[in-house]
Amino acid sequence: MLRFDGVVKRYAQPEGEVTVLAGVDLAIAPGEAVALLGESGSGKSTLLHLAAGLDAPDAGRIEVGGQTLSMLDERALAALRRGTVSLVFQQFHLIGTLTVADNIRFQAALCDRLDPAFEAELVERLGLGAQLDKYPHQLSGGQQQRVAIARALLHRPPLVLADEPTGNLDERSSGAVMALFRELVQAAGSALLMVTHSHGMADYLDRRLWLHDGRLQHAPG
Ligand SMILES: Nc1ncnc2c1ncn2[C@@H]1O[C@H](COP(=O)(O)OP(=O)(O)OP(=O)(O)O)[C@@H](O)[C@H]1O
Repeated sequence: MLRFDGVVKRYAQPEGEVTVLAGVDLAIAPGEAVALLGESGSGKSTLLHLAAGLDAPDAGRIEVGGQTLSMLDERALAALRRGTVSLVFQQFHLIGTLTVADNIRFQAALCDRLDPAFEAELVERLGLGAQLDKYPHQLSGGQQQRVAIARALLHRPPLVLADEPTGNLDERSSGAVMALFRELVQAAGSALLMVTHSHGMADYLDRRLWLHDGRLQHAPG
């Protein structure tokens, strides 16, 4: 579902060019859930942005759902971001002028994959039934996060990329949300690559990778 072959990414910094990814190889199978760990500044967000096609590598090849990203034009990349890849960030990026119900349906509507039965399941499992007519600013942070999760999964994207999705929640709620997130990603049939600083959060996933010195290693359990 996601493949990196020898991916290199460099950035210009005041002290000169910095190689953040120095030949990253990665393969995530359909439906597999993988944690991406690494110290602050090791390049985890950079890797996620490249996987989402939001930025391009300086060398190497990235394949998402069998498509090589460098071969896609802007239109094809936009279609990939609408229907194939879903992003869940620490900042929820909900749309303030839309109700919770419309926020949940937003991405599925864009790619014409509304699914009332799965929507009802997501709303129920995420405990959002009483919030549907409200607007994001009327919700708690945890509730907003659950809306973002429902929106990211309703269209059953083949690949979900998540950056510390429970980073804004306290430890007890983040464990509960993480367990639920993992189950719902599975219900959607999606593969998951999730950046986290926490080995506890990584425990919910199938395996873990460690980004260090620009390369990926299998992290110790
Ligand atoms: N657009 C950019 N221009 C220049 N340097 C950048 C840019 N984006 C990231 N970097 C640098 O690349 C390195 C990796 O950043 P990145 O955000 O990917 O790390 P991270 O592992 O996600 O960190 P954290 O865990 O703190 O979020 C850092 O040294 C950062 O300063």
